[in-house]
Order: sequence, then C-alpha cells, then structure tokens
Amino acid sequence: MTKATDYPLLDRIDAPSDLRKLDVNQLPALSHELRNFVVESVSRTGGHLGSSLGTIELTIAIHYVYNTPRDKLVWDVGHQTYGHKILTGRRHQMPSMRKQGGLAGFPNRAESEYDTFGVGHSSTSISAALGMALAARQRTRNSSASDQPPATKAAGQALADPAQGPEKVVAVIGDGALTAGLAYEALNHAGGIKADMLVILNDNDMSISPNVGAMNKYLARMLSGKFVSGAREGSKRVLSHVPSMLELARRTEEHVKGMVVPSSLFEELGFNYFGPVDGHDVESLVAVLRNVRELKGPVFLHVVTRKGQGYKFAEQDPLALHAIGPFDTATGKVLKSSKSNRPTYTQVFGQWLCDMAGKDDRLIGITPAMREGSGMVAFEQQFPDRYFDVGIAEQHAVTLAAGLACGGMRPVVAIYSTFFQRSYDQLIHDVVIQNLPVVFAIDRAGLVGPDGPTHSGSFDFSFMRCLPNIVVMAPADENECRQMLYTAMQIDGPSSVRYPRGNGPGVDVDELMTALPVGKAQLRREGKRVALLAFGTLVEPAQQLAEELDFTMVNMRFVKPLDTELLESIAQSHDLIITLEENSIAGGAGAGVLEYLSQVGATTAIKLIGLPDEFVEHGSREELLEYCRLDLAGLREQINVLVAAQAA
Ligand SMILES: Cc1ncc(C[n+]2csc(CCOP(=O)(O)OP(=O)(O)O)c2C)c(N)n1
Ligand SMILES: CC(=O)[C@@H](O)[C@H](O)COP(=O)(O)O
Ligand SMILES: [Mg+2]
Repeated sequence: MTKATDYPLLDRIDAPSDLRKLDVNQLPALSHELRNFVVESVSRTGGHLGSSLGTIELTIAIHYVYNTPRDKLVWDVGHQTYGHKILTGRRHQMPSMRKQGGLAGFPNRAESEYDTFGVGHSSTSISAALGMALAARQRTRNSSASDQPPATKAAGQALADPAQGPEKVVAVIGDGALTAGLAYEALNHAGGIKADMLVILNDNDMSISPNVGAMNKYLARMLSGKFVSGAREGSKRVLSHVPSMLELARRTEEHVKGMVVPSSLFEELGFNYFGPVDGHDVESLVAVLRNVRELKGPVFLHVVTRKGQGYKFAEQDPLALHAIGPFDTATGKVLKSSKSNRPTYTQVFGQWLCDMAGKDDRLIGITPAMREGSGMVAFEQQFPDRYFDVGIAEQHAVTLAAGLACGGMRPVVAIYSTFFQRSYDQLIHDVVIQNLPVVFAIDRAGLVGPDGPTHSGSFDFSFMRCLPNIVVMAPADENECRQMLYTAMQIDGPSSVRYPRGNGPGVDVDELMTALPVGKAQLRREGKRVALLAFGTLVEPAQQLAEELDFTMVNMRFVKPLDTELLESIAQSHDLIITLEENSIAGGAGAGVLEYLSQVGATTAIKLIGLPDEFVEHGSREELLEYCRLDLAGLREQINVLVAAQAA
C-alpha cells in the first residue's frame, strides 16, 4: 500500500479541470493513488468503502471525458462517490466524512456544484438525469426562441449557458439499484422519447448482499464467464472499433452489434447498448466514453467492475466492507469499538423471526435487499423456502406481502423506516384498505446518525398513524420489542413495530412470547401535576426524568390505537401532559394524543416533544439526539421550560 503522503498525481488535482491536464497514460497511476487515498481515508472515518473502490476508474474516466460540472453526472444511491468527492475539490475535507458539520456521505447539492442531485436512496439516477437532459434541451430551445435573458441559477446551483448547446447528462447506476421499478420507469420513458443521455450500468454482481432476481441473471448471462478476460476483451473490441464506431452507430438501425452482446433488453427499450467493458481499465473507459459522448439519443454503457477492487479485504468480503467503521488497513478489521455486548434491536428481531417461524409455518419473511441490515441472515439459513429478498423493491415487497396475506400466509416485511417511505401507496392501497394481516418490522426508526437526513426514520409514526385499521407499536426496550412482534402476529389486520438503529436499554429478552393487550399503555409511575407520555426510545430517559421530578410517567406502547381510557384519566388528574417521541412532532404520536384529548374536550395543557420540523444533518446518533435536545440533558431542559411556562 502506498504511504499516506505519496500522492504525486492526486496532489495536482483540485478540480476535474486539473485532471483533464494529465495524459491518458497517467490515469492508471492516478487510479492507484486515488484508490489508496480512499482506503486510507475511510480507514480513519469509516463509511461506504467497497462501492467507492469499485468506481475509481469510472469516476476518473467520466470526469476526464465529460466537461463536469457543465455536463451533469448523476450518481445512483451515492455511496460510491468518495473518489468523486476527492477529485472535485473535497479531498482535504475527507477526514470530516459523515461527521457532524463535515462532508455528507452521499452527493449533496448544497455541498458542491459537482453533486448534481441529492441522493441516498437508490434508483433515482435515471429519472433525475432524464429530467436534467430534458431541461437542458428545453433551455437551449428557449434561448434561441425567446428574447428573455436565460436563467443562470436553479435550486442554488449555476445553470450552463444554453447558447453553447445543451449539456451532456450521465447517470451511473449499480446492478443492485437496477432491481427497482423506478429505474425501469425511467428507462421506459427515456428510450421512448429518445432523450440524449448516457446511462452507465456499474455491474459488480452485488447489491449490499449478492444481487438477486431475473435481471441479475440476465446481466450475468450477458457477461457469461467474461468477468476478467471477457470484459477486457469487450473493451478491446470497443477500442478496435473506435474510429468506425460512430459511423456504425449511424449506419445500422440495430445499433453497434460488434460489442459482444448481439442484442439486449436495453436495445429493445430504445437504448444504444455498448458493452460489457472492463470498468477497471481506465484508458479503455476513456476511449469508450469519448465515443459514446458524441452519440445522440439514449445510450446504455454496461461496465463491469468488482466491488472493493484493489483492496484485498474488500474484494474478499464485499459484504462486510460495503460500509465499515474505522479499520486497520493492514488487516481490514474494524478497530475496537465500544459496542455493547447486548443484542441490538435488529438482532432481537432476527431471533424473534426465527423463533416465530418455528412456531407458525404461515410466517414468510420479506426483505427489500437488506438481509444483513435487517437481521435476516439466520432466518434465510433456517427457513430458505420462506425467505424472500426481492431486491431494492420496497413497493413490490409490500404488495407481495399483501398477496401472500390473501393466500393465508402471515408475511413479515422487515424494512427500514426511511425506505418504507417508498411504498406508501402500497401500504395504504394494497394492505391497509383491505385490512390484511401483514406485519411491518420497521428498523432504523428515528435518527440513524452518519447516513444523515436521507436515511433518518423521522416520519413513520406520522405516516402510519393517520391510516385506519393499522396497529402502530413502539417498544421501550428489547424485550418489549419481541413481545410486540409476537402481538403483531396475533392481530388479524395490518400492524407495525418500529425500533431504532443499534442498542436499546439492555433489558433481558424473555424467550417466552406473550401478547400485549392491544391499545393498552403501561402506567409506570404516578407522580404530581405533570404526566410524561413517552413513546419507544424516549421511554427510558422519560422514566429517569419522571423519577427525578416526581412526575407521572407512561410507556405509551401504542401510537395507534391510543389508550384513550388512560389518556382521559390522566388529563383529568394532571395540569400538564408532555408527550415524548423520536419522530417528527408534525403529525407524530404526540399529535395523536393532542387530537384525541381536544376532541373529548380535555382542558389540560398538552405539549409535544420530538424531532424538529427540519431535516437533521448527519453526525453520530448521540450528537444528533443532543442537537434535537432529545438526549437526557436536552429533555430535562425542555421539560423544565415547559413546566415553568405552564406554572407561570
Ligand atoms: C430505496 C433504497 N433501498 C435500499 C437501500 C439500501 N442500499 C444502499 S446501497 C444498496 C445496494 C446497491 O447496489 P448497487 O446499486 O449494485 O451498488 P453497489 O453497492 O454494488 O456499488 C442498497 C440495497 C437504498 N439506499 N435505497
Ligand atoms: C447506502 C445505504 O443506503 C446503506 O448502505 C445504508 O447506509 C445502510 O445503513 P445501515 O448501516 O444502517 O444498515
Ligand atoms: Mg452492485
């Protein structure tokens, strides 16, 4: 591995314009330096490693050939952009990666003009790039047809001068991201209207875990045995056609056929397909991109890469090194962390799923491409016939579950709160209206930390509790999580249990599963004047503060249905009710309490504590809780202010 200071070529690059001054034969050496820099940097900060290593050559080649930032480069998911960030003026900020106030882990329009589209969720790149391509075309048309001065800025970023013609647009999407319906909606549209754009498929045969599905098999068939030599051969064939490629593309209606694959689905969708090409041969990539850059209409370039390329530990275990904490570069092992030995909520769910599946053979487990993150590895091993990784297809996951429920199964959809947002119509239209017994195990609820606002689970209480029929639960601790999941399985309709990333208070989990009474809260403490009504993660600090301040304290357990009997009795016997939740205050669980009590005419003052009406930036979960004043000290302060205001 190169010494940390040994970056002679990288040292010459502050922006892609510096990169373009290099000779093309210097690019392999630059790739080596950039790769080493990424490894060194992520070893200190942690972050998404494997995908960034896999796209080093692609990143260099695109910025080398395209005139970024005038030309628009749109990344999918954005977890592969560390090289892009380094080449676009942010190298010296890399030590702040994903830290509070530091660089975002994903492209962010506010961070750089090279980050053309904010991202974090997958499969948006083709739609966004198509929108940009159509906007560029329209601005060029407008500029020649109208006497109005052209707009120079949009959403905080400079717009290219339309008089110089429309800018080029490139979307880079992974094979994993290509499992989502959104990507096909965009391909369908772009191919149909013959938009001028390039879609690069970065095919590494991996999602976070091994990629799934028929499209994945199709892509594999297209490569069939060509990963090392064949893909390289493909590049050579492209290169050998370089002078005549344009001509060929113009001449034949069936596109350039000499590029390994005779015809492809992408051609049927209206794209000019090229590939597969070796995504680690930077000089070939440059040659190919120089050619496709000049083509009109939708172009699809199939690039083959290896996740983790060039760092042996990431190549050997791309799954573990997809995202990693600070690690030792010599061993690839995560540095000692202060992680608790207690099971995380995810692990509690994973264990419950196996135990429950053993008792109920109607249980089917579904994950939209988050097997490891959702704790389903053991379940897949023990119950392979009842496990479905559907790809990055949250919408399908939910409707699939609805269908399974119609067929007498008891589907459990394990889903991150943030990704659940994708399937809201499926939740309402396919599950909840039909009152189908689907269990949603909602992980990563609340603030997640370094992934930032794209990944925060800030809204699930709000978007779930407004729906009729559904039962919405939030456990105060690990054992309650297991019992709630069991309760959910007993309900003959839709239900959900939401829990945060990482550890809970560390309560022992009973093997025995006992259903909780639906809609019943747990009165934990009776105190004076003030009642704290806490949901989920805030039960523990609320308990501590209630002891300290001699207040009443309730573990609400159910966001829906609320324990209306208890609410009314508390309203009658207290001067002030304070609700606490790790969800947006807007429309959240506290808002539900407020709505109910106002409807029954309660006059007790009600105040709501929760996440603010803003997108909370990245940082550690602890820092973000402190920022939102939802840590113990912040809660104490907020409660004291509310109590003082009430007393005044
Ligand atoms: C809507 C959505 N669901 C799930 C994820 C979690 N996720 C992040 S990266 C990833 C795999 C992406 O695979 P691919 O696009 O092939 O990129 P690679 O990691 O292989 O470079 C997944 C499932 C996400 N970001 N967005
Ligand atoms: C990029 C992406 O969406 C995932 O890799 C995500 O960062 C995983 O989050 P967890 O680490 O919470 O599983
Ligand atoms: Mg992939």
